[in-house]
Amino acid sequence: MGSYVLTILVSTLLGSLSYAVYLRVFHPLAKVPGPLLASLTRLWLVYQSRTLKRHLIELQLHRKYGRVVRVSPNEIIISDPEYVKMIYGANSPFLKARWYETVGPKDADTMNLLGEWDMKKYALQRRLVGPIFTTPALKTRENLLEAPIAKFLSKMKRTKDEPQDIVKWMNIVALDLLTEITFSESPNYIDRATDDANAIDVDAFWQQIHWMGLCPDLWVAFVSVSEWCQRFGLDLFFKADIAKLSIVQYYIGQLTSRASEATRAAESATTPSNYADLASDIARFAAARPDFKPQWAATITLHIIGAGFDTLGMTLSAAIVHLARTPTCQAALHHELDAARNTENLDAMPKYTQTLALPYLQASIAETTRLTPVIGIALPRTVPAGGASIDGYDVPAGMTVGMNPWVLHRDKRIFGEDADTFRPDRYLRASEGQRHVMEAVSLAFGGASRSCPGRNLAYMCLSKTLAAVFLEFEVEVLGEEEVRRCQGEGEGYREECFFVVKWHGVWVRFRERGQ
Ligand code: HEM
Repeated sequence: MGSYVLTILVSTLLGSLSYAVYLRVFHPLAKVPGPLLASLTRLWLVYQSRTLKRHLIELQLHRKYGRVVRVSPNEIIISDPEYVKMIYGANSPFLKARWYETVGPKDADTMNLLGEWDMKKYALQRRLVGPIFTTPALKTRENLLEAPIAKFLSKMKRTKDEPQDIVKWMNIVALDLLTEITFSESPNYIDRATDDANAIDVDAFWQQIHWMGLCPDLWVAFVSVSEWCQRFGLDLFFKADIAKLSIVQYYIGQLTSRASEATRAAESATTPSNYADLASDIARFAAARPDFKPQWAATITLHIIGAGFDTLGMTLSAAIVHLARTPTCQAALHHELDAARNTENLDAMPKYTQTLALPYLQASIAETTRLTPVIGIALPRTVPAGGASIDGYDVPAGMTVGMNPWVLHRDKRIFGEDADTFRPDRYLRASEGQRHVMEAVSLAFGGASRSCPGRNLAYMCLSKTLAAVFLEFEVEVLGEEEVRRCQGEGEGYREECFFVVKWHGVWVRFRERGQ
């Protein structure tokens, strides 16, 4: 018995040692530099992800090991901007890696743009939803964004210089903006000064899947076991579910009631209500195209909030905080807004077209998404058949490669020595050629092959809200001491990355400006 156990132990040890030697010496990525443990086990990357600091860790890894770093036995991250086009460019054969299985579609009839692998189906779905999200189409619904913005401004005026948790507020504003433009109404988060825990729930979702996506087989097993247990009423495992967000339930309620209203109207041959919002635009497009499956219309409506709310909330917060922390930048923006207002080129409630003619505002938005992009991990893609040559390494098909927006956007060769500083001027002073290079390496809204379909909508919300806020207010970011007083027992400032990068504990004061 004893020698039997010993044989197993020795064989296991020898097997593991041989595998380690293979990974370190003979594996196709063996020559790529990186931490020793990372080359031996994927658990190293899982552990780094669990620290919620991957955006900073990947920056440090590139500084230490160079342009290509092995972060897992079969995965490398790359910082050389030269490879952006190859990996993320339009029609790139580098498809999304298995990480996205955690948000992947369940069957052929679903729409899930973030996790779709079938590129034929994906291309069709993008073609179908494209016209809904063009700037001209969105401008026809722009008026719906104005009530929430006005409500937020008057709320801040009424609360007079009181400290405000900016991330909490911008999540609230994002929820109301996106929901109003979608359904012409919303649960009215701004008036109620609460987001009904939607931010906590969406964070729980990302916190679970951002590291589980690194172990897709474990994820598949986890989902099967938890679903099996639930069949017997056993809720043994916490499984974050974006469908449980109260705002998602609200969307489902709205879609259901519109569908029943349409059915009732058809049955009684009466005219249904004439909605004029994104949900009605989507329904109209779906009805006009036989290849637009009815369930896809519901899903793309849900994508607006599922993919849009915390990304928009975080970007709004970051823009306000960067501008407020850099007095010269806030002053330059105030100057631009006042000049436009004084020459009657800007309404008190700014029109999107007017904001597009404000170069400093637009540069501030671009600079925010450069310096603090919402995605903090290297966006993982699979090397296609035939492999790839990357920085002198032959990377075989099936390996995972990725580039981190936080790394690319701080490349000093492209953005200059002050790449770590918020300076919107860099866009205004750059030559056309330099601007083109800066834009070409931006992954702020994803790469060209899988770019964000909500970008125009996000830009409209960002431009109108920021112009309106800075027209009315001077914003001050509170120091640590005061934040501690506001938060009581709260944890203070935190920046966490779980796929998306989130801030907590940032407080500001909105002081009304005297014109
Ligand atoms: C400031 C706000 C936003 C930012 C910064 C942002 C950023 C991004 C980024 C970086 C990606 C690529 C993710 C990846 O490759 O894994 C993405 C994808 C996506 N975004 Fe946005 N987004 C924003 C708002 C929105 C809105 C309002 C919508 C609503 C339509 C939306 C819908 C999507 C969808 C469906 C995808 C998946 C696309 C694909 O994989 O092909 N986003 N977004």
